[in-house]
Amino acid sequence: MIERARVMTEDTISQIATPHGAGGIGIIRVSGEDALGVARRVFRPAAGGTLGDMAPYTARYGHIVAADGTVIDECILLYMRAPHSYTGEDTAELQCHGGAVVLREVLLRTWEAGARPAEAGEFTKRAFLHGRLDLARAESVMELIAAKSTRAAHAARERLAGAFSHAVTDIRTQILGAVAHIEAGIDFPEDDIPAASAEHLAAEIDAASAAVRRLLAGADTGRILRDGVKTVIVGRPNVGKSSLLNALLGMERAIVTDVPGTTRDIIEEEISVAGIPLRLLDTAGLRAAEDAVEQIGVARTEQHLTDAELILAVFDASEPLTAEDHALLARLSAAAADIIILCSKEDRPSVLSAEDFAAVAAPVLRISAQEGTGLDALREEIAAHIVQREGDLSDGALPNKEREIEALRRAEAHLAAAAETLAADLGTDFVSIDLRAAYDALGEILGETVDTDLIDRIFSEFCIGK
Ligand SMILES: Nc1nc2c(c(=O)[nH]1)N(C=O)[C@@H](CNc1ccc(C(=O)N[C@@H](CCC(=O)O)C(=O)O)cc1)CN2
Repeated sequence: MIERARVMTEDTISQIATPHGAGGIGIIRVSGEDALGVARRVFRPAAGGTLGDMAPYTARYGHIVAADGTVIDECILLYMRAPHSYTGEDTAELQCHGGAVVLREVLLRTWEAGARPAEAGEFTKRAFLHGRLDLARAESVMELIAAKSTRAAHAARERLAGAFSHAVTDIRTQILGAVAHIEAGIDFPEDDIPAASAEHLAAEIDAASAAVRRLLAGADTGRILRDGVKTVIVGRPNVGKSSLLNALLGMERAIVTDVPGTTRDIIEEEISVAGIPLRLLDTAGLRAAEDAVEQIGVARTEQHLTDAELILAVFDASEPLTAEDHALLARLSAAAADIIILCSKEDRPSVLSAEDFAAVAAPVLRISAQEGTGLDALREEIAAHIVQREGDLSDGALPNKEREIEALRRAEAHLAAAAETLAADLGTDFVSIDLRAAYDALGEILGETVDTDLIDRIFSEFCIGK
């Protein structure tokens, strides 16, 4: 177990904090007891003199100089004094020109001057260890950085501000109240609490339990905001699936990730529709495949259809439905996901109508990826489906990680056990044990009761310089 806020930071770390590549300005962050010392060694104020006892949250203009005194770059130095900084430690920021080579040179200079390279996530890890951020809030820093849509960013921002952590803390406080209630009653004869107190206690446990369940109910939404709605584009070959993907990407491209594979494999992209992140998968055409590679592609498509949250089924409106189209419609009528049927190639004379799709309960939209028609209506329809399924997606008080969901489930189980033990009159000591277990499970979410290895693992997934 770690003891937060009691961690001594004997070493001073530094790293480039801005994105790598060319930028207007690049920042090197130096954090730790000797941050100002490192700054003194590498930075020469233009106004002359020394940095002396630089006042916190002030800046100086000057130059980064090599050990032999030659100038490496022009720089603005910003100084923050512990505990009033992001990490909670003394911090010096060297704001230099944002070139990859320049920043590397300045970074090496800080290492030469006594700092050591910061590991991935180490600044935020220090913020956590100094008690400035709990674990859920610290993780939301990376979620904010990685957010691919406005709503995802909003949710991450709320988590960073503590919306989720406060909800968890409130439940812990409630549970602690119930424990205090029992412990006050422990002096009662025969370890028994009066009926009125037992009733009150049962109500407290119930309330905590209901609050945990409310958080769990938001897990799906939390995950969607983090990972995106899994949306699968299906249809037989050449109906315009890829054109649709490209048209949607062209309009609202966020971050593009091509999952490598054969041409018959699945292409995955991330887009934002009405601020909601979508994981969009363009699948191999569904048909009776002849060769082995294509069969694998079709099998994967089947798998993705099974766990899709939204299916965009594409049909070529310029041709009558084929046997493959009918097979797909039959498959869709059994799908659990929301479905939107798209009649593509609307720029050509259309031979399909809504009656052709009567077997599937889904809206039918007409689009032309070529001409860009119908795409706005499609985005509105997608947004409407998601809002209907998930409600308001802007709440940051949602669990969004397996680790959090699992801890909430355990807390719920311990609270249920506490309620049962109480109802069965098995002795208040046992109720108290269950309540403490629920309290600790919730504490794991905040990083209060987790081991060092887990903490290290979580922060090592952060980016360098964060
Ligand atoms: N230059 C710079 N910009 C940045 C960061 C940074 O580290 N450096 N941040 C890094 O992610 C974010 C801001 N996060 C921060 C959080 C707390 C403090 C801080 O010094 N807090 C003190 C002082 C508060 C005050 O003066 O009112 C405190 O809370 O005690 C600084 C940055 C975004 N912008």
